[in-house]
Amino acid sequence: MLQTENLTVRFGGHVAVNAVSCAFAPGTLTAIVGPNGAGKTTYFNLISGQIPASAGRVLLNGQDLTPLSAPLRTRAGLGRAFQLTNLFPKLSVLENVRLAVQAKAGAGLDFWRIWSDRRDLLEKAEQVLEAVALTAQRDADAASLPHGDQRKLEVALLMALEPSVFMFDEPTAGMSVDEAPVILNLIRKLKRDKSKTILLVEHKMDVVRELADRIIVLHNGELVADGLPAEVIASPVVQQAYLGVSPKEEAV
Ligand SMILES: Nc1ncnc2c1ncn2[C@@H]1O[C@H](COP(=O)(O)OP(=O)(O)OP(=O)(O)O)[C@@H](O)[C@H]1O
Repeated sequence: MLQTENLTVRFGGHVAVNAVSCAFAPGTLTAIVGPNGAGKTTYFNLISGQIPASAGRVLLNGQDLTPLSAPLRTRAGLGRAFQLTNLFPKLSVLENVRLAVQAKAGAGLDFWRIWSDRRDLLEKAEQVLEAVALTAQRDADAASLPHGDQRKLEVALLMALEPSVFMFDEPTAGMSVDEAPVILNLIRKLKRDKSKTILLVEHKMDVVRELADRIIVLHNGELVADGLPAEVIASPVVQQAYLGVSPKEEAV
């Protein structure tokens, strides 16, 4: 169980996330929605440790992660897909995944020595590549991939780390209509694993409606709605004030 308790951050006089208390159970996918500037990404940054909280706590299975750095939170089981910042651009697609698999296996980053006698790690890396449909690109440099494939690789790195919590911030942003389904299928597959907790920041309401078990709405840094997707989406207040669409548009 992932929990935030009164999680708050202030930037100067601006409270970007304001006393957000919420619990996320394994086996559930929670979509976090709200208008631009509502605090969704900042909430993610506070959970994953990219920025320190001004107040409040982040707990994972009862362990207080608040004092921990982002890498230590990753080690504790919080996995976040970063928009391309985790890739090694000059290494091949396979090598990128190999390093993540190796890090997870506790084999460190001693690339050549460990790898040569760990067939199991190579097989794991190949499985992950297959899952994200990047097997054909395995020998290409990460930097040479089209944007959509780089985003898939980013998800592959996250999968290789086998976190208990998966955090996706607009995972299909910038992807073509052909590419987005691969990522959405992966998230669907992750959902079937009832031990995983999934958080998804997503603007596309069709994606949210299909994938989410629950929706929370942030507005001006505050948690203003929390419930089943049908309830939250149907709420006229949320539609008009927080999602910026009229009920009529949304019904199409
Ligand atoms: N490092 C920072 N310093 C100052 N203000 C910040 C910082 N990070 C975020 N903010 C402010 O906090 C508020 C919330 O931003 P955030 O990016 O979390 O919103 P969001 O809901 O993710 O928006 P979007 O949907 O546009 O990505 C915004 O007003 C933003 O300008």
